[in-house]
Formats: sequence, structure tokens, C-alpha cells
Amino acid sequence: MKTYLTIALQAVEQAAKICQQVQAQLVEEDSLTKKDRSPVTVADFASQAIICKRLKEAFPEIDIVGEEDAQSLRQDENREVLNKIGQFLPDWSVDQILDSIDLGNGEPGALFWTLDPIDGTKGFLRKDQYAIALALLKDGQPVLGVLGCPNLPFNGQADRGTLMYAIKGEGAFTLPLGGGEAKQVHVSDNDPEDVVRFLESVEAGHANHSLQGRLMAHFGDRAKAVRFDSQVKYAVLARADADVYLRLPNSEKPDYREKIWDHAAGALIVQEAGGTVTDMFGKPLEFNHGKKLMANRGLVVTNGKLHQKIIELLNRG
Ligand SMILES: Nc1ncnc2c1ncn2[C@@H]1O[C@H](COP(=O)(O)OS(=O)(=O)O)[C@@H](OP(=O)(O)O)[C@H]1O
Ligand SMILES: [Mg+2]
Ligand SMILES: [Mg+2]
Ligand SMILES: [Mg+2]
Repeated sequence: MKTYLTIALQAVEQAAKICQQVQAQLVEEDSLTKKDRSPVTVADFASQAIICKRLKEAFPEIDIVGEEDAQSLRQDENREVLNKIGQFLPDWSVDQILDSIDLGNGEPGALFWTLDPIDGTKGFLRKDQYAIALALLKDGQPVLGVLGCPNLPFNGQADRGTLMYAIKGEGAFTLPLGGGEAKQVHVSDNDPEDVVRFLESVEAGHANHSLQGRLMAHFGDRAKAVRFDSQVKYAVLARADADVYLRLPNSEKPDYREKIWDHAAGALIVQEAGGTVTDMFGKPLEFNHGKKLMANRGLVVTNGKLHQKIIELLNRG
């Protein structure tokens, strides 16, 4: 597992650097709108290209299931975006860029990587929080997870981003992006009688803020809301800066199923930091139903001590 970890950390570090460069000089033309009307940027594509290339060089036999693909970039009308990606990958040919992005078109199997090259693209566009999320899944469960969080200060140092990783059964660790000593992280110790810090999506369309609001009301003044984009929420909870992360289905999209790359890395990191991750009914997440969490609805992520209480409150009808 150590070899997987070393390569995964290097790949995420490399991608994080490019994402930071793109974000520093981001212009409107750097993004496209996908079929589902969500945005994708030069940085999402460059990040996926770099990480897929690195993983495939090291582990040619392991499929990669990535969020993005190069189909839109192969169309003439998007040539500008493709050229822009090339500016950030100066030694790469156009075909190398396109083909490396498409290395992420693998299928979920007994052992595969899942990659979200930028999770929280809307946060990235706002120059706010986003994460590069990579996980290795074996027999339907994440066994290695890495989260690169370029805009999440490490130890309060605003100029240093945060890297977090976990190996199943071995704990969760954090270090600064750019290198440094890895330290183990643990979730908070807060119980239902303490202050409860709730994490929620910035994008109202990705969650059900009104249901969450009703649940928080149960805790009165002790409930605090904290909003972050992306899987940064998992990293924040794993290092005890928050206690609960709820992702409840939105009434506008009641049938929405979560994508595996939006949760695999973060869920393992929180679990290895001592927390609990289930769906809104208390059922463990099942990552062996293709690219979506088809057997689960909504998500409840807690420090463990709060889990039962939250599930009870959500399901009391
Ligand atoms: N309707 C709906 N419900 C739930 N989730 C959705 C929905 N639509 C999109 N997405 C996914 O949300 C991912 C971003 O996660 P967050 O909502 O936590 O971040 S953010 O506040 O929106 O930035 C985002 O991931 P990225 O596309 O990688 O940014 C989407 O996969
Ligand atoms: Mg997306
Ligand atoms: Mg995502
Ligand atoms: Mg994404």
C-alpha cells in the first residue's frame, strides 16, 4: 500500500500546483458548461491529465474512473480551452493531453482508482475552497484516500495548503502541500450536549438546507453552521474543526445519487480519523454499484459520538 500512497501523493501534489496556477490567473473563457449544466475548467482537465498519466505509468493494470473526459475538448469549438490547458502543460502534445484525460474512462471493478480532479469546481471558480480527490477502491471499499486542499490553511498558515491521506486500518494523516512532516489527525470529541458545528455545501442546490436547518434547531444555540465547498468538508471534520457534515437530498432533485469520486477519499479519511460515515438512514456506504452510490440516499458524516443522535433526529418522521 505504501507504493500506492507515494505515487498518489506525488500525483495530487503535482495537480494541486497546476490548479493553483490556473486559479491565480483565471478568466471566464477558462471554463465550459457540461451537458448537466455544471462547470468544468482548464484546471479540472489539466489535473485529471496529470494524475491519470502518473497513475497509469506506475500501475498500468489498474483502471481509473475519473469525473471528466476529453470528448468536448476534441470538438473544434473548444480549441481555445485545449490550447489553454497546453499552456499549463508546456511539454505535452495535444494528443498526450487528450489521451491522458481519457485514461480516466475506466470502469469500476475489483480494484480501481476513482478521481475527482477538482471537487467543488464552483468553489474553484469563486477562488474559494476546492479539493483534488483520489481514492483506491478494493472490493467495493476505499482502501486509500488522498485529498489535496490548496486553499485550506495548514495549521492556520494561510500561505500553506493542506494535504490529507488515509490508508484503511492505519489512520488518517495531514501534512502541508509542498511537503513536510505527516501528523495523525483525529475527529473531535464533542457529544450531543456540547456545541455542534455543522458543515454544509456552499451551493444550496447540492443539499437540503431547510431540512438541515430544522435538525439544527434541535440543538438550539449550541448548533453552529460552517459552509465549505467540496470534500474540504471531510478534511475539516477529520481534523476536529467541525463535528457533523450532512448532505441531504434536495427537493428539486430528489432522485440525485451521489458520485463515488465525490465521497470515496473523504469518507475513508474521516473513518480513519475515528469518525462515522453512513447514508441518511444509517446504512454504510456501498461503493460497488458502479459510478454512483446507488444503494445509498444522502450522507451523514460525524465524529462518531454524534452519529446515532443525528440519525435518530433525521428519521423520527
Ligand atoms: N444536485 C446535487 N446534489 C448533490 N451533489 C451535487 C448535485 N449536483 C452536483 N453535485 C455534486 O456536488 C459536488 C460539489 O460538492 P459540494 O456541493 O460539497 O461543493 S460546492 O459547495 O457545490 O462547491 C460536485 O462535484 P464537482 O463537479 O467535482 O464540483 C457535484 O458532483
Ligand atoms: Mg463536476
Ligand atoms: Mg466532485
Ligand atoms: Mg469535479
